[in-house]
Amino acid sequence: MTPSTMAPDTGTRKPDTAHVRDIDKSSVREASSIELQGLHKRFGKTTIALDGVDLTIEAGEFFTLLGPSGCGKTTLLRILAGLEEPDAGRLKIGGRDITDTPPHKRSVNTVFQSYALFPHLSVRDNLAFGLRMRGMPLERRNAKVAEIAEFIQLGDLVERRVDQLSGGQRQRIALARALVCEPDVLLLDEPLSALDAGLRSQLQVELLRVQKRLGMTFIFVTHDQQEAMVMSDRIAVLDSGIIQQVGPPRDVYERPVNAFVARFMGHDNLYRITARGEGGRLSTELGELHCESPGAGELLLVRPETLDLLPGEQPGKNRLLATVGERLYRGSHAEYRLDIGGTSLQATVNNRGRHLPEVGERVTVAVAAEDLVTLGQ
Ligand SMILES: Nc1ncnc2c1ncn2[C@@H]1O[C@H](COP(=O)(O)OP(=O)(O)OP(=O)(O)O)[C@@H](O)[C@H]1O
Repeated sequence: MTPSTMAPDTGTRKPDTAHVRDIDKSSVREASSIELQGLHKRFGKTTIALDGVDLTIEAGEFFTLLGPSGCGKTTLLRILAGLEEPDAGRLKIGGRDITDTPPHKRSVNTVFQSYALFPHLSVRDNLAFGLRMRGMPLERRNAKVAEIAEFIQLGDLVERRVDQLSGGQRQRIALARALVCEPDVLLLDEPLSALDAGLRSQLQVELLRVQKRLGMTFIFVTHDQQEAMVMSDRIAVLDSGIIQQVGPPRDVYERPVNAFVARFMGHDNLYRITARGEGGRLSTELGELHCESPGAGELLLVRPETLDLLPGEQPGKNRLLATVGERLYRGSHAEYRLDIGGTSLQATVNNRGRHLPEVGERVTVAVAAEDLVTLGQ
């Protein structure tokens, strides 16, 4: 990161979502790709934290490791940082094998959920700490600190002690402290999970802005699928130390490869396929439906937002007769639980000011063949 890459933002203090994805080409640095090959890690005799992870992360990507508690996300980050040794496998950053490189010689820095700042020191001293350890002269150190504090929009707080800052401000300082040493790769371990919802979404936007400006490779860990979808260029979904799926957010959400990924992305409308016929005809627990491109999987995913609810009984192809069991009115949309011959189906209907069916009402559910997805167990 050269000084010009950290030019202060001249915009408003509040992050502007419209510009998040804009990359100022002049500020993009030479980013580093990451290659993980056959990573295994076991703790004790029985706990398998990583079970053969192969992954390539492109230079300059915002890449997210997503999965439930205990699936191996932090272990993977710690191996990248050099804080944990893999039992088997290799890792490369920028094409260079760093499997045996000690942590302090890796161009990698980490931002933790817990901030890991010195509470009794000023923001300036916290930001300067890493630079001082590297023997950077005072004058250069001060210039760099001023520059990064400005970049992260906390220039007016440099003299404050960290214990006099809010949670959001502390997390921004933690991010600035990780960036000031100009790592090739930044690892972020649930950095926003201690913040309240409003601050969290503000910092999500801010983090993205910083990452796109610097063009740095970010590896972000979260168990929150909404956060992963907002932030990431690509997501890897992990379960029990195994990568289940890697892809852009839309692929992972709209085309999950198996029931684990589907459920983790928030899908409950999964139905067993009991028989298959010509032209994508599927017999399912819900009834007979046609799928445009049915794969070999045993389950059918019906996304709630792809469903239309028509009044009364209007039978036809890819239509199911249902009774409204529950309705949750959420202003912009309503969430429905429908009953189809004893099987439950969830539907989300945008509120366009039209009639929203009531509990007990008979409706027809219509779904397009191209919106239906088959997947494995
Ligand atoms: N130092 C350790 N000693 C023993 N077991 C460990 C150690 N570190 C992690 N584990 C175990 O390895 C598995 C993976 O843990 P890891 O912390 O990587 O998961 P995670 O996905 O980051 O979870 P969380 O979201 O809860 O932080 C878990 O079963 C955990 O208990």
